[in-house]
Amino acid sequence: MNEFPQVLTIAGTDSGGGAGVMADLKTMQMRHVFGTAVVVAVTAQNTLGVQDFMAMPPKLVDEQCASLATDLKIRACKTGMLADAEHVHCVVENLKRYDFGPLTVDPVMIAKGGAALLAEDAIATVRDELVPLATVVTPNLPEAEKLTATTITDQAGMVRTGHALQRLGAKNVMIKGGHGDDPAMANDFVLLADGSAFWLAAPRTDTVRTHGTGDTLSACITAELATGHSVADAIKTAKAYVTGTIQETIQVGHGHGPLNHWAALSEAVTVHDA
Ligand SMILES: Nc1ncnc2c1ncn2[C@@H]1O[C@H](COP(=O)(O)OP(=O)(O)OP(=O)(O)O)[C@@H](O)[C@H]1O
Ligand SMILES: Cc1ncc(CO)c(N)n1
Repeated sequence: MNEFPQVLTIAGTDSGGGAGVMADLKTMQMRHVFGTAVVVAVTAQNTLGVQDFMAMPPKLVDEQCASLATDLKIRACKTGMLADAEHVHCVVENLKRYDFGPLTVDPVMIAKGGAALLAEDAIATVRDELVPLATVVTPNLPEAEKLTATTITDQAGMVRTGHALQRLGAKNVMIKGGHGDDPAMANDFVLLADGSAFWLAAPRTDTVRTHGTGDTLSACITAELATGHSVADAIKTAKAYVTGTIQETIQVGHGHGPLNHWAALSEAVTVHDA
């Protein structure tokens, strides 16, 4: 019998199928792991934006985690949209209660259209309670700035902020450069637990179809960690995966369209020493 590693996303749903739990499960399926989900919030969302959302009662988050812990063997886990401080704290308690394997924290704050997916006063809870549990933390540029109360204006700033995130307790850090101002390349900075660091660069695709890129990246890291890859290799594969899904566009919806999860791993990613 084939035993596929079981992995978990603790996040919000996207009715439009492009981001959140839906992006995570599609990524996990493509990376040959068995995806499971603890739903923290339900969003009414499409490619045009987030129309509404509601967080689950924390008790139901507890119960979903207990359901998994009493039956499945979760080998790696990620967090995404966590809504507010009460839910961040609830998820942290569950992560301490159960062994769900290496944890990738995607500190989701704002959706592409500008909707807040995390209450402003919950950022401190993410920083103080969740980030210290992270095997890998994967902020985009604005999220990295908020977590460290810094401003990033260049690559040196990304490096400094990476170290600041490690000082907050994350073992490994990937700062995503999707929101950066390099028109030609999407540059991400990676700082590993042993202090070594590298850049991942891919040609920037000129497209509005980038809904769910961060979720997809962190879900792929989670899948790769569950199949026994090193953190560095998991991150490199995730960059190749997400780059492929951006490059080979598909047409869905009228706004910030979703990614193409059927795309091949991109061969256009380059690794540079930091
Ligand atoms: N237009 C693009 N072309 C190529 N790569 C991109 C592009 N936009 C983002 N990326 C890459 O996608 C990954 C996700 O980065 P990004 O900074 O967009 O995350 P995010 O803001 O968390 O995404 P989202 O909020 O949509 O989930 C990174 O590896 C980034 O370099
Ligand atoms: C539910 C959800 N999680 C994360 C994001 C960020 O991509 C989103 N737009 N929606």
